Amino acid sequence: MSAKTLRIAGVTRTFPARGRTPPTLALQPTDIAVAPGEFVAILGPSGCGKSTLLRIVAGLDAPSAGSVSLDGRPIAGPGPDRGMVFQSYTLFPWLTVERNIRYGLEERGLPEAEQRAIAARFIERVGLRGFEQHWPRQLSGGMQQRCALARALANDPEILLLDEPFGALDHQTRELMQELLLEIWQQDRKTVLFVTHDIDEAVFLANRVLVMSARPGRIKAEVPVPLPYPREWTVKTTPDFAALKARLMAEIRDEVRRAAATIGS
Ligand SMILES: Nc1ncnc2c1ncn2[C@@H]1O[C@H](COP(=O)(O)OP(=O)(O)OP(=O)(O)O)[C@@H](O)[C@H]1O
Repeated sequence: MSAKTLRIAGVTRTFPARGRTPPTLALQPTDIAVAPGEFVAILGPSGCGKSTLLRIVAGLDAPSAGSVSLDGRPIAGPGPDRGMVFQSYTLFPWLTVERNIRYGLEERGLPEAEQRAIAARFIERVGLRGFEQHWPRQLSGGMQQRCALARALANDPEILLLDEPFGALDHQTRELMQELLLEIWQQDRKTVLFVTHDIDEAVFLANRVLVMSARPGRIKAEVPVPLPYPREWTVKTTPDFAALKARLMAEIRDEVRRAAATIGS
């Protein structure tokens, strides 16, 4: 069997009771293996445990049971081998675009000239040339996420962990950002784990979509996306795209209803 980059084995997460709040079982035993260079999307209704799972892989949270390993090494905390982009804007407000992108490189003690060269390359790739010395507050939401993506990529991580990175953007900006990410992935073929609740986004980007059940989450279906790369936005108008979308909609409809019923009860 080929080497797997990421292995999630029997991972569960229960958040303990707090005061009058009972314990929350967020994740049922979950097994996922992601091969090097794969782009895997995790699709699920609100509250099903998608972010919890990604935070565990990022090392920002620990599983209640089970294990996660990257290239055979157990994950025990955050590390530069994982690049993360969140939905909320997480740039350091006291650093310029260029310094935000250099942040991880500086932490690792790279010579300044090398830091600058790497930052310049990623600024160019995400289309932020001319904004190097801007502060995050001077950027639109889309530009902030371009910068966050460049910051994650600049560290040359083994895997990119993306938690609804375009979820706060307007529809047009979101589509542009999907195309930018796809273009970068098609060139670099980095391993990606991408959390979303947007079916179009999952089908457009991923090799494989894992559908999660309503809370407590588990992987209820795995849908390969055999649309050839390089993909252009026009693929969204094809019958194959529509068929995959219909299949995923059928998978997720019941879960969204169940999630809504749980919240309402
Ligand atoms: N720190 C925490 N303490 C207690 N419960 C938590 C904590 N974090 C998450 N939960 C609960 O775990 C469940 C899963 O949450 P999670 O944020 O992983 O869902 P999600 O699928 O990412 O949702 P969304 O799509 O709305 O962001 C929810 O019921 C949530 O209330």
